[in-house]
Amino acid sequence: MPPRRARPSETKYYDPSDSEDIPFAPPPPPKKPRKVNPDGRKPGRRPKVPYLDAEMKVAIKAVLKASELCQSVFKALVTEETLTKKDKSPVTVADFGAQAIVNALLSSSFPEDPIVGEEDSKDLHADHSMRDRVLELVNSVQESPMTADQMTKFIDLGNYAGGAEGRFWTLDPIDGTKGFLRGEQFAVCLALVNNGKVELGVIGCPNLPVDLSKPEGERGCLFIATRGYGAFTRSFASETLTKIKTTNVKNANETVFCESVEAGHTSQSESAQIAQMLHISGDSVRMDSQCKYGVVARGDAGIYLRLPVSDTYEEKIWDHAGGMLIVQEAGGIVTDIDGKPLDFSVGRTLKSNKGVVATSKAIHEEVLNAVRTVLKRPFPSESGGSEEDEDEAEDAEDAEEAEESGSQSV
Ligand SMILES: Nc1ncnc2c1ncn2[C@@H]1O[C@H](COP(=O)(O)O)[C@@H](OP(=O)(O)O)[C@H]1O
Ligand SMILES: [Mg+2]
Repeated sequence: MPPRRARPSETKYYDPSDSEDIPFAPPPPPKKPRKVNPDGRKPGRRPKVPYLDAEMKVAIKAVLKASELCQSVFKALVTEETLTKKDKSPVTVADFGAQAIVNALLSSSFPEDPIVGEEDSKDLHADHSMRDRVLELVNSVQESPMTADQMTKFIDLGNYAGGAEGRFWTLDPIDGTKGFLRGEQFAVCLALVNNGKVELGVIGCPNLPVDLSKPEGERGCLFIATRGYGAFTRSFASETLTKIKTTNVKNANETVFCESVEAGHTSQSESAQIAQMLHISGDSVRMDSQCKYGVVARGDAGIYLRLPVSDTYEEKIWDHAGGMLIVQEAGGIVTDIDGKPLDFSVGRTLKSNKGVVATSKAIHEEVLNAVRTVLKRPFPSESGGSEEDEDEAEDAEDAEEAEESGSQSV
């Protein structure tokens, strides 16, 4: 039946002064006009258009090509014999080859950009047979072959000193050389730094399972992040990007921590004490290379600790730039063991920092306090400094923006 229409005598005409029974809602105050930029975004926000899109595409191509080269070196050159003799030549060949490939691609697309790379060609000038092996390999994956002279010049483009001004790339052609030789984890790591801030990070992990709970399943993962736009992963085989997030646990003992396989790169005895203090019962996940940042970013582990074993060692920027950004953009926090942000503006090393504490957001303070206690580092009130400096606040804002922004296609 259709609803009964009110007869004219039943219709109420509202006069606010004549009855208290009739609910009266004052009209809402006029809305303040929202400040927006001409393209609709809030002031200070980055445009929701692909940011550093061209750079990202070239970085992905370079990392995939270099990864391919490393995998073919492994298949051809890493044998029982090289392993028992502790012969490092396969990693040397792959290191130089991967740096030549990546630098050649970067310099053809962004000829103005300097590069901070791990390798230089000095050793190749002294060993021509090694140089020729590297050249053969490089040309097997290059579209247009290069000469030995061109190849050494490409390798040496990586000699830039870094610093606070302008933009530059930083490259670790094989991070986790020891893992590479063992047939375990290693990574090709590339990042773009602008005015001391990491803006883009791409890490290729050829041996990392796409799903860590299926170690025998598909391997080969890329991790990709641009500052302010979130972190993504994809497999080597597929171009589909998946947004990644760090774990959302509230307490450190609900997650696992990862660290280097090499006791010479991190203090494993102190990390065990920290784990005990945090009531983390499981064993640590030991893994070589920046793959550790990747597993924290996608929530497989909640914590990555790198605890100094020497007073004089300075961490290298190429060992952390991409990984740090990927974890931050996935919602995590990355500091050194004193809670300071990693400073990429001071040259080829992180000389203003000591160690690394990378975790999901909610547990960072808890983990950092345990690190400070075990390593006997000063707490902020003792040192007089504030943990949250301007940079950290800015990074947090960028991560928030990433949260709001949607997915990005490559
Ligand atoms: N004493 C030390 N403390 C910390 N890191 C060190 C170190 N000596 C070497 N490294 C770095 O540790 C990196 C490997 O990291 P991880 O142990 O996490 O796999 C090495 O990168 P390469 O393998 O590219 O040389 C190297 O730069
Ligand atoms: Mg390295």
